[in-house]
Amino acid sequence: MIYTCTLNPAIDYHIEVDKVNIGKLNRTDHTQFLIGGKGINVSLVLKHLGVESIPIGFIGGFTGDFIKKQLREIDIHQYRFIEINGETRINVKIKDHSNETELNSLGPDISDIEWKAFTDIIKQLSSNDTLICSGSLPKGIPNAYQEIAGICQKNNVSFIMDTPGVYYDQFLSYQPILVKPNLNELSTYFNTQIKTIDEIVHYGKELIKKGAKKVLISFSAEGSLLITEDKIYQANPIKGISISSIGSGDSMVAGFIYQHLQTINDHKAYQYAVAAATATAFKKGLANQEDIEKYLILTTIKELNI
Ligand SMILES: Nc1ncnc2c1ncn2[C@@H]1O[C@H](COP(=O)(O)OP(=O)(O)O)[C@@H](O)[C@H]1O
Ligand SMILES: O=P(O)(O)OC[C@H]1O[C@](O)(COP(=O)(O)O)[C@@H](O)[C@@H]1O
Repeated sequence: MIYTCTLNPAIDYHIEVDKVNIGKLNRTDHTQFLIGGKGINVSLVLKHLGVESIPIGFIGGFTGDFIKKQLREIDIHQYRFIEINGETRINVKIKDHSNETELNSLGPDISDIEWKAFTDIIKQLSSNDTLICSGSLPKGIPNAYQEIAGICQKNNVSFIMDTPGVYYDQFLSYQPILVKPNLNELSTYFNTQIKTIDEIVHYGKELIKKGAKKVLISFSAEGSLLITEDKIYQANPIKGISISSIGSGDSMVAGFIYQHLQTINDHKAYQYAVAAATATAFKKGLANQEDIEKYLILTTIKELNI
């Protein structure tokens, strides 16, 4: 079974406005509440692809109730969230004519008892399971990813990490099967401004040396690279008009794992990942199978010899 772990889920409050006037009254054109948090988005895209997964993590308050209700409405009933005292956060996503601005909240405080209840779920996973851990950590559990990675390694659970760069040292040595940084996350981790393809390859290989089995590095409209222990692949960036890139990275992870579990083929999995990411960027909401198949035809992958 695939488990998606979102320790810090969110409701994304999307606001569309022609132009944001900072320090002034702004009236919004379009608003929408969408459930989010990176692992939950992965589960949603997998669901669109007909694959069941179990979302796990922490949930609380009226915001948490909204997330559970929405999941049930799209026929995801198997979630196993630990109910917390605090409230699941609301993140604000503002799109105006030229920018996408994100305000992501810190999230609630997790108590020791709540954390223990969560790790009991992780301890039940076995070598037949795959765990996808995504996103930031809420307060109170600063070393959560280290503990999760340790349990996974001990129990032979394959795990994937898509987290902010500040957490990488917690899990790399436990050998995640895939790490998915965007350029910012990679730059944060190595504390340097990474720009060129040569630099991206260099630092991607460093993550492999530190323990990651594969590294999928995305750089928005400019594309992405997949680095494995012996190969480097680059996808052509697909040109188009981005409607909302929120969730593109999560769709990339979902697309990759969807295809990789079926074919165990890096090239095919990467191609599917790019098509899924593109499909999400070019529409409102998350990619569905039809969109992905459309962009799959346009996605070409080449091998680099650097
Ligand atoms: N404006 C865009 N145009 C085309 N593709 C995009 C655009 N934004 C995102 N994508 C696709 O989504 C992938 C992930 O986007 P990115 O913003 O790098 O990830 P994250 O959401 O993790 O920050 C990119 O590599 C690309 O394939
Ligand atoms: O946990 P973080 O790092 O604050 O990120 C949470 C945000 O990431 C998202 O999952 C979107 O992620 P991506 O755009 O990277 O795919 C939003 O739904 C959510 O608000």
